[in-house]
Amino acid sequence: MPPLELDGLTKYYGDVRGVEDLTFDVESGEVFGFLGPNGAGKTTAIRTLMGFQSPTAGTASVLGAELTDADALRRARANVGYLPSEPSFDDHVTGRRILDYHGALRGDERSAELLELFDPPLDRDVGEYSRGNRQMLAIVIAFMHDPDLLVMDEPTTGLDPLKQAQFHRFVRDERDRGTTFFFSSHVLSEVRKVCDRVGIIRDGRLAALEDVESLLERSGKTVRVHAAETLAADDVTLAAAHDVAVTETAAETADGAATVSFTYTGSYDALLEWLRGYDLLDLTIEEAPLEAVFMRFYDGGLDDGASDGGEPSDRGENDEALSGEGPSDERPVESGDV
Ligand SMILES: Nc1ncnc2c1ncn2[C@@H]1O[C@H](COP(=O)(O)OP(=O)(O)OP(=O)(O)O)[C@@H](O)[C@H]1O
Repeated sequence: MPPLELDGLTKYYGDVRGVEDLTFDVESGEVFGFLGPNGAGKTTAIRTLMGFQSPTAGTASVLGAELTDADALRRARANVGYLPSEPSFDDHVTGRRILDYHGALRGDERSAELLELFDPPLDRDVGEYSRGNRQMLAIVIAFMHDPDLLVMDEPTTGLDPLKQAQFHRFVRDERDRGTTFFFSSHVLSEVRKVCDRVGIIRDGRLAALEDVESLLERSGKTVRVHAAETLAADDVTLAAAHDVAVTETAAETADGAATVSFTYTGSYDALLEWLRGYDLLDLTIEEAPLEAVFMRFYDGGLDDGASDGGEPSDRGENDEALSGEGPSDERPVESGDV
């Protein structure tokens, strides 16, 4: 049985859609990245899966426990590591006491090893911690009982680049030990480095579910064409050309020729045939950044039918606090809280 199974999972906050009809599995031993623009529903899905709020419709199971079965879910959660998006602790106690507390609650099999990689100043009050130190403490807490499943909401928030790299290495090593990961992220380089599969969520609905490898294939090539003829965006008649733009107008270049750029996901033959119609002065074809394909998903350009095609949400920065406070069916205690 897959460690995470979502079956039509839906959560509304009154009239506000959090997530709608999410159906997918996270397989054992995979690193699954859950991606989407601000306000898409990532935190809502994670908090619902953790049992902090009840679904409005649909269901899910976590390590075999149905969300509706509170006792089974509590037992299953003993084997889940959870990293909230904004780890909150009692500011007046030391990191060490917080670790001791969690160790007593769920066991401590690995904190010594983890603290060699992620090393918050344990003898200081957490209230004095930097954002990165809070995050490191939360990471140690999430992993210290050696769970089989990790559910993490933007786990590298606040970490410096070295610690981020260390975290990515750690996740890969853990995956090789058979641990399953489900985590939300905005960081595309992170996805490329550690994820096996991604789910992309937009306006609360699943817009895509893909192997990272095939996603990278689909991200295509960036093509830049600098031709003697005056090239306009409309001249790029290739069906598999996306995001066509004149990146240099004729007036901007020394040779008086424009440059047109686009992302290309079609065959080389079709591209070469189109290019043959032009007197090329320069041509570059390179790997498209992963960002390009994500932007197309996010904007709805690669809609595969799963999405309603709405606009990306304009949710603001303060909303994280909103999801932390939650509506009346919220259960107040998260594993990051003491
Ligand atoms: N506690 C809440 N009460 C009311 N509406 C909420 C609550 N939490 C989230 N929402 C709304 O649900 C939708 C999804 O929000 P959610 O926090 O799940 O998105 P997200 O993908 O995690 O965003 P971000 O990337 O900005 O963290 C948004 O419209 C948001 O305003």
